[in-house]
Amino acid sequence: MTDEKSRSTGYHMGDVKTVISVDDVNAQAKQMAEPVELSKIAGLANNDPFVKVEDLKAGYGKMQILHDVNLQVAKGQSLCLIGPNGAGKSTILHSIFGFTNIFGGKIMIGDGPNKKDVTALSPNQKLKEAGIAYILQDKSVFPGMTVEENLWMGGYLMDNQNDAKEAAEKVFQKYDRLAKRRKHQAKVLSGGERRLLEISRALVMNPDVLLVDEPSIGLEPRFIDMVFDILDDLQNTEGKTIIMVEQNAKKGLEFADIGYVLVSGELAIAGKGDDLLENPEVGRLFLGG
Ligand SMILES: Nc1ncnc2c1ncn2[C@@H]1O[C@H](COP(=O)(O)OP(=O)(O)OP(=O)(O)O)[C@@H](O)[C@H]1O
Repeated sequence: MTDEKSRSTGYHMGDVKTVISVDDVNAQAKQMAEPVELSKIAGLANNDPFVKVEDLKAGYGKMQILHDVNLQVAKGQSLCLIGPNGAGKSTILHSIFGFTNIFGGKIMIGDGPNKKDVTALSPNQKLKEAGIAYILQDKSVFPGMTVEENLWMGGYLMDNQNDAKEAAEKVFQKYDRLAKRRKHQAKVLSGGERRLLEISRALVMNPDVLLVDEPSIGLEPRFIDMVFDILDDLQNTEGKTIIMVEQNAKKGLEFADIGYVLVSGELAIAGKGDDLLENPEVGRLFLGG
């Protein structure tokens, strides 16, 4: 068996690592391909896509990673992308935010018939004009700056920096835990507090859509639940729409209304998060069981 073929998918449930090969996952998940429109996912309360990605072809430089990706999520819903390492999950978030080269397809955002085509907007425009925020994987805080200064950075696109400070105060009012540490340098925060700061910084611009890349990565188990509780509150109390990539597939699918499985840059399976958790093939391939 070659090194490539013997690579595990990296998916885990607790401490149980899968030992299934990437090739096996790719071949089997592709056979399970299903339609991915929201209206075809039974049991969702809202079928009007607020974020709609149509036939997206995108990549880095000249290299195409995503092949005709379609995904949809309604306002106030959450969507979790799972799939093997290198499948292109983060590349979907990068593309929605404007970090990739788009070779074809469209990214639309908005309610009902008022959807706008935001495909060509820059990341700054995505944040300022389209209300989309990207929460980076681990280690994106500025360690030598205080918590407060980090939060103000979240409003760097605002025309008036006093507005950024005012918006940061609102975020402090929501997260007392962060407010208590506002004068501390970010480098002294715990892992969980740092993740809270990363999420909070994205909230300063009051976005409608949160793109969340690996919220549990690098966190001790006791902080993982805290971070998912924060995201749950943002979705269910504040109506944020969440599109997430999560390596811990079980946690991600338990959290999300909708789950998508991405394989080799193509969407292979879509369904309610709960249904994917119950799906024996998804369980075997991605949940270690
Ligand atoms: N900035 C970049 N420039 C060039 N290639 C990239 C870049 N980022 C990712 N890639 C490549 O794109 C492919 C998909 O990567 P991506 O990070 O989207 O996968 P993923 O499904 O999120 O994987 P993982 O679970 O390992 O994070 C990989 O082959 C990766 O090497």
